[in-house]
Amino acid sequence: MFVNRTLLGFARPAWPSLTLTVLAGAAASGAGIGVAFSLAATVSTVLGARQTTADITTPLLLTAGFTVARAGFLWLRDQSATTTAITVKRRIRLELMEKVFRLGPRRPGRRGAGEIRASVVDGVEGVQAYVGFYLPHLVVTLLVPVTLVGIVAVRSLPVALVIAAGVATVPLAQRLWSRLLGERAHVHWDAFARYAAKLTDSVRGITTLASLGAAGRRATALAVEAERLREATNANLRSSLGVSVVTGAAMSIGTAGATVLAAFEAAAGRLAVGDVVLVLFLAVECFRPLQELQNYWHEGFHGVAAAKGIQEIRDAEPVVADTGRLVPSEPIRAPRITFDDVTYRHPGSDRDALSAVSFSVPGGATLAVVGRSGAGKSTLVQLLTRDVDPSAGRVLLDDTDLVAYPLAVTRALAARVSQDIVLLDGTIRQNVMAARPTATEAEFTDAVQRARVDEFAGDSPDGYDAAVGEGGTLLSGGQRQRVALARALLADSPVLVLDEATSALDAENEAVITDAVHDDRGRRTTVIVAHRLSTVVDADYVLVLDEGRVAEFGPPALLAAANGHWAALLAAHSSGLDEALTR
Ligand SMILES: Nc1ncnc2c1ncn2[C@@H]1O[C@H](COP(=O)(O)OP(=O)(O)OP(=O)(O)O)[C@@H](O)[C@H]1O
Repeated sequence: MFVNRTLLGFARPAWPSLTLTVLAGAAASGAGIGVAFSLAATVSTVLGARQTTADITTPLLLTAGFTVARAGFLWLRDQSATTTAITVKRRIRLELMEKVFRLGPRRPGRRGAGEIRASVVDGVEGVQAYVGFYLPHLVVTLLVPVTLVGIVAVRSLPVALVIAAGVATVPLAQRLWSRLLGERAHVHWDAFARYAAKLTDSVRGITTLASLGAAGRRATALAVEAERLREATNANLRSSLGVSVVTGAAMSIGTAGATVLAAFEAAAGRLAVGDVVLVLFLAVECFRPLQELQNYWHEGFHGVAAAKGIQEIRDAEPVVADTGRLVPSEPIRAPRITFDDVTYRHPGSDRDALSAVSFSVPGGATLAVVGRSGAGKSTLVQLLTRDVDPSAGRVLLDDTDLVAYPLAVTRALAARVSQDIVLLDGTIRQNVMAARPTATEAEFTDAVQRARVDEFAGDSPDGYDAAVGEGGTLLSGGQRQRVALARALLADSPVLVLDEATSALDAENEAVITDAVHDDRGRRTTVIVAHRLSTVVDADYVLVLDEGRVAEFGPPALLAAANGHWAALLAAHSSGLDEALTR
């Protein structure tokens, strides 16, 4: 490695604590040198011809003082390293989560939720070891051994050369191994991220897997990934051990060789006896930072491997460019929705999902969008909520092109109850209030009553504080949909989008939605992607899509008389094909 630029960038905001770590580490080494000198003085005094208690007391007290100071500096060093690690970890996680949310539901690239989780949770742990511990220690290690070899060289050049040889072997071995270790760390990280992603996916889809009788097959597939991860971990460990053996040997041989040589030098009268002790302690102090750096170096490799995935998230550009700067001077109320010659093609697709779609519905009206599967209904909703922007044409609220607004504004303009409702682990109240945390109790009560959440929440002793479970699994499909509707109503946004919202509902729940929409008529503009005819007969306008084109548009009564697509759907409905709308 030695210095990875991406990770160095992560370290920048934590420079105060990083500097403190370096200073405390250097001071600990300084105190270590003090211990060596005072101990050498103690030994010299004890072995000297005439000594008094007072002669020994001073170096002994100094030794004790330096030892305590050294322990204190090491504590300070580890404290500030931990502070750096926590600061960096928190900052990267916040930055990544902010980015993931900004990228929105249509993320570029093929990174799934499991891989993102692995980068944000486990990857960042590896980065903290690199930035908090490895980096500052690298600086200390560049300073201390050179200084100590210099001090020893003043007393004995041959001894200094032996220590220098041992010291030089360590970075040399690390350099030689770093390529192999780097490759293996990347293989290990990839295996880990893949396993984590598959596991997350499997846990999330456990109901489906069980109902398909596929849980056993999935477990086998997971076992294969686990085996890959084990092999990658072993290979990684083997190469780590290889370099550890070489550098460990260099450090032991360096210390022992220097001490033995110092003893010979003393015997030959070229070195004082006390200096043998000095050399022994200085050699230990010289290799200690190298030994510690070695440990941080191995841990830091996980950070280097994870850095690629983290950087990919940081570099990803949203599918929708957030370039609009227009902030509405007053709140937008029930706007007219206009699609002006809108064409959209999904990335990677060879045909337009919507082609030259034009229509306009007045503010406060209800628009029902119908059409066969694949006709482009969801794409139309994605354009309206700005999950994507048109390839050509414009989507306008009143007279303003949606792209003129910042993304945060446009996303707040439309509340959506989508076909795959996601409730977050927490209570009913928390899920509803997530739409508008500043809402009053009266507004909350109004929303839950209109969505008839009160009917089932009242049965639970915890009421609205009852837990919904992860993903809302403690509620029925219809109950989940009512909570999602209450959430959308509380958002009180000028546009309400119900994307096949009635698919999981029985007739009673369906009536809840229809009533709520009916009550809101005029208060907001509503777009319903219709699943059942009964939900939309009440709509002010109907848009029939066919293979991405507008087949028919207008008030339902007019269309019914026109003998076209809508009239045919009505005829099918009257013959009992209630589910025929989107098929
Ligand atoms: N993310 C995507 N990438 C590529 N093509 C897509 C993507 N999403 C939709 N499509 C394609 O765009 C076309 C319109 O799809 P869309 O989901 O808008 O239809 P829909 O009317 O909502 O269908 P359904 O009723 O089945 O939900 C289809 O041909 C579909 O295959």
